[in-house]
Amino acid sequence: MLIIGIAGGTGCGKTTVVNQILNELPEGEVGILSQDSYYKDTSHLSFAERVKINFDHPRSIDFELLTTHLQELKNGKAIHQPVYSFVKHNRTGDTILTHPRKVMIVEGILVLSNPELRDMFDIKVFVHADTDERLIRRLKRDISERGRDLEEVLNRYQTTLKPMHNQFIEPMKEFADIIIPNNKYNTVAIDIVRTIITQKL
Ligand SMILES: Nc1ncnc2c1ncn2[C@@H]1O[C@H](COP(=O)(O)OP(=O)(O)O)[C@@H](O)[C@H]1O
Ligand SMILES: Nc1ccn([C@@H]2O[C@H](COP(=O)(O)O)[C@@H](O)[C@H]2O)c(=O)n1
Repeated sequence: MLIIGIAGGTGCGKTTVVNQILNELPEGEVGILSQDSYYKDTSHLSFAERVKINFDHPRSIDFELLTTHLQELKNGKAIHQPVYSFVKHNRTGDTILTHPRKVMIVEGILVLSNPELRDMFDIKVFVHADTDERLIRRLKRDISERGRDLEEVLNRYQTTLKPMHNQFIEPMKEFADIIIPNNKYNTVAIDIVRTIITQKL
């Protein structure tokens, strides 16, 4: 199994890059684990308490479950990937049955920040987009898709997202094998990653 880790700040385009990589590849050959699925279960908290969580700090992620799941996939076993709701700030209780594939992609803002997880990656990718570009994308996406308003996004950006990005995400570029510049759609970089994957299939 070839395991590719794809990191980068919120709004840099990780999900978009993954979807572009998957386009034109045979269906069912590449599996995805999303770090967002592994936000810790917060069922014991009220909604008002959940809103206050720092979702950009590594402690908000259940890395133990994520690495266990990746190891199980490596061992040829299927796993039940949790489904996360950005509207409820919690897992939904549903899971997606995820089968082991020849190539597994693990994507998320902090996937290069956890040493155990990082060591499992054969190829480490960092997607870069400028800070202002990411904030604009995040604003548009969170308002249209994640049930947020301008005030919520900007407040979270100033209080937690920006400092956590500088502390835990940006320095992870150091570990990357490939850095994809993604201020604009980057078809050349996507083709390169797709070629690496195709060689493995
Ligand atoms: N290269 C790009 N140029 C313009 N918009 C982009 C680009 N890549 C992604 N987007 C848009 O930015 C938003 C955030 O992208 P997404 O892939 O969800 O980022 P991430 O998964 O890194 O948070 C989405 O609305 C997406 O359509
Ligand atoms: N309940 C939550 C959980 C996470 N976030 C934000 O999501 C960002 C990571 O997801 P991307 O798809 O943008 O990579 C992260 O910056 C968290 O702030 C949230 O807003 N609410």
